[in-house]
Amino acid sequence: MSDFRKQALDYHAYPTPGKISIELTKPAETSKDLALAYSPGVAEPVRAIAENPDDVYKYTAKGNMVAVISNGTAILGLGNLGPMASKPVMEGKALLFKRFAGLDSIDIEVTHRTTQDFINTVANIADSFGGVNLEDIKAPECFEIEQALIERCEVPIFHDDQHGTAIVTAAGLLNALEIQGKDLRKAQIVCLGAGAAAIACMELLIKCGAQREHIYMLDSKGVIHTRREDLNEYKALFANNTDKRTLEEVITEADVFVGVSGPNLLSPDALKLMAEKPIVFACSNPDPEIKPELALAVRDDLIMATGRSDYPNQVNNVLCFPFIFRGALDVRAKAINDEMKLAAVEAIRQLAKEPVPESVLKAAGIDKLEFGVDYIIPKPLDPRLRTRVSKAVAEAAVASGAARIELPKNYMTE
Ligand SMILES: NC(=O)C1=CN([C@@H]2O[C@H](COP(=O)(O)OP(=O)(O)OC[C@H]3O[C@@H](n4cnc5c(N)ncnc54)[C@H](OP(=O)(O)O)[C@@H]3O)[C@@H](O)[C@H]2O)C=CC1
Ligand SMILES: CC(=O)C(=O)O
Ligand SMILES: [Mg+2]
Repeated sequence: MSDFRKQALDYHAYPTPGKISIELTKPAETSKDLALAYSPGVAEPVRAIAENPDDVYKYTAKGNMVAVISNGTAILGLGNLGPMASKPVMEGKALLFKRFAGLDSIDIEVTHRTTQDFINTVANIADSFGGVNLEDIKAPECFEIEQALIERCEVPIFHDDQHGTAIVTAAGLLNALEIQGKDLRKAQIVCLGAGAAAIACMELLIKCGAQREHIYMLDSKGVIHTRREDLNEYKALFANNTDKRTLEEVITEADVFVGVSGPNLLSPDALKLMAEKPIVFACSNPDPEIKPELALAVRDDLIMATGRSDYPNQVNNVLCFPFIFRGALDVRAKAINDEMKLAAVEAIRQLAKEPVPESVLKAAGIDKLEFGVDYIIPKPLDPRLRTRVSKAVAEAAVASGAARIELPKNYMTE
């Protein structure tokens, strides 16, 4: 067993199995405490909530609690390994919610027969939480599931692999293009992968200014083009009228490569074909579409990002989901709309241009970080993400009418 594998397994196993637990927020030491916490005292908030449903936010943990829900059909880039195998990732998301945004969360892994079964299960429990973070659910089912839940639920529903990834990708890419002296409206973009992350990333890039006809998308069968008859409705929106059929053909002279597919699918020879000053986001986890050392060995004019913590430029949805939920829950948003997503893009993007605090350098084990090829996007451990991104999201929720309450006084002042 490799040293790293053993470390990772031991981390998860000891001293207590798993990564999360539940702690009490009220004393439960005396008979008086128990009389308040449980019978008879608990009857009072029950009566209050029955009379005024909004009191659930006053008397229970709902307003600070997110459900992380998966069926394990697209666990990272490891594939469909089932609900139980997804549990470490879902506990990991709960860990990140707590560590970065102070949000409590619980993982729920759903075993189901049909897509409708999954939708019914989540819809029936969603109200217990301030919001629902859907995770690692494969395409195309993820699109139908998210849409149906948005329509049925009163709390924000957010498929992280779609929108969290798209927000961080857009923020990083806008900065990378700026550094390379390129314009998103003119950029030729290749997207390897045509699933949850890919479709959402490209749709959000289009909202930010990319041209749909400048995007070539590929799935496991090759380039998505208008003569294919096996396309679902989501892929069909990206079908190009082209004779190009291979990655090598579409990547020639491309400015941007976004990989949200699987490990080692971009060869150094294909990378050599890109235009000058290319940008490669190899975001598959845990193993990227191309390893940075291989990519940088063939292109010294490259901006390179991966989804991992152990290379520069981590383009990973961890930069978004804790903070977008923090902002949404703090104003009791009904949904997470485009205005809130675009506010998050801008807040993440701008933070990378500011001087980096000493504490962040120390946590990253780096002496210096400056906006440039090796620093296009903030580090996940940057505490300013919480204040900046959550605030931008909460303000956008209020301005766009998604919020149910006003911004709290002095909200997120640093
Ligand atoms: N860095 C980050 O923050 C994030 C990274 N990701 C990564 O993105 C990847 C996809 O995740 P997600 O979208 O949720 O999963 P999905 O299952 O929804 O999509 C996977 C896509 O990858 C395509 N694919 C698989 N093999 C190949 C291949 N050989 N060539 C081209 N395309 C291929 C599939 O093609 P087909 O449609 O033909 O089956 C499918 O379109 C994972 O590796 C995941 O780790 C995801 C979310 C966040
Ligand atoms: C980061 C993440 O959510 C994924 O790779 O699926
Ligand atoms: Mg995921």
